[in-house]
Amino acid sequence: MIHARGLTRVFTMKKNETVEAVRGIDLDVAAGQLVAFLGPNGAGKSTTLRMLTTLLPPSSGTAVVAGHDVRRDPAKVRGRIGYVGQRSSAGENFLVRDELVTQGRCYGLTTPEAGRRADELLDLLELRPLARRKPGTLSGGQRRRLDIALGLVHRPSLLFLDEPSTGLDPRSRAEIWTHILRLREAYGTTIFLTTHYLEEADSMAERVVIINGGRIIADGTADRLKNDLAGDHITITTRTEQEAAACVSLADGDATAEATTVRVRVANAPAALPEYLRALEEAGIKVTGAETTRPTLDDVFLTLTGRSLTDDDIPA
Ligand SMILES: Nc1ncnc2c1ncn2[C@@H]1O[C@H](COP(=O)(O)OP(=O)(O)OP(=O)(O)O)[C@@H](O)[C@H]1O
Repeated sequence: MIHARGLTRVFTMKKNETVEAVRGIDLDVAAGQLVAFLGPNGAGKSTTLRMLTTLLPPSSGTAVVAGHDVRRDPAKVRGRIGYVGQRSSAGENFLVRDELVTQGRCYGLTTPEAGRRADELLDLLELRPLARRKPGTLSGGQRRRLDIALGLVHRPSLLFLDEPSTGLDPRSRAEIWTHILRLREAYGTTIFLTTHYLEEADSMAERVVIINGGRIIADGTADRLKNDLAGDHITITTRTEQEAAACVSLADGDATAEATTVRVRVANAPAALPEYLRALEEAGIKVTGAETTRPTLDDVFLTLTGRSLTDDDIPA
């Protein structure tokens, strides 16, 4: 569905200063996949999305999206994809249903066809009770559902969503995810979305692609990335810093101590903990606390870049 090779975008600013926003991305997304595209602010997510959706020409590289080349056949690409940007695309003058009908007419549907499609989408996105409201009167989550409906009018096989859940309250975020998952299940729609919410990407997406500084630095299932790149951790607390230092030397794995807290990276923490505790007891070390933790996607990012993805502010 998406085949990008060496996709690059350089912005030239005043005084010939350049910003290399995207630096040679290779990406293949198969039909039906749900991919979360993660990265800190300024990593190049939106620029990549804008190139893949033909809104921005690449400086170099190629991308075939939904069967067509983004440079040679942008109109054909646009006809087969849906794009829901960060800003709402709904106007303020029409009622919700009329917005959908108008969008359908823009895609060449007849008025009765556009009406039928609007009704299908009102049901799919559970917007039926809001059909006669103006978009400006909708809540954030309702409006986001309308945006998704607008992006689906022409039955795209591939849907791009830029930060679909950002700025919504937890309940509306969960609702948006329900709709995204339903869409995929019911129609096999390929979904490529950007998000700042690591837990959402972790639990919902079958594949996570992490971009940093314009380059893809990790790509795989959340579980595989966490196992391969971050690993489980055992955290031990001791009474003294000397004992913590001794814990580090007895650890079978990468270990660090901060004051009286010791963190050890292991492949399988629940299996490794009893043996480690036995070794500490034999060495006469009194352990005052012990726990195991599974890694998060943020741990993956930390391992890869030395910084936390959550250091960045989430845009409201
Ligand atoms: N039109 C532009 N002109 C100049 N620089 C730009 C332009 N658009 C983006 N950039 C720069 O390119 C880099 C990548 O920006 P991009 O918007 O793709 O990042 P992002 O990962 O989507 O960030 P965010 O999460 O904050 O939306 C940033 O350094 C940004 O300042």
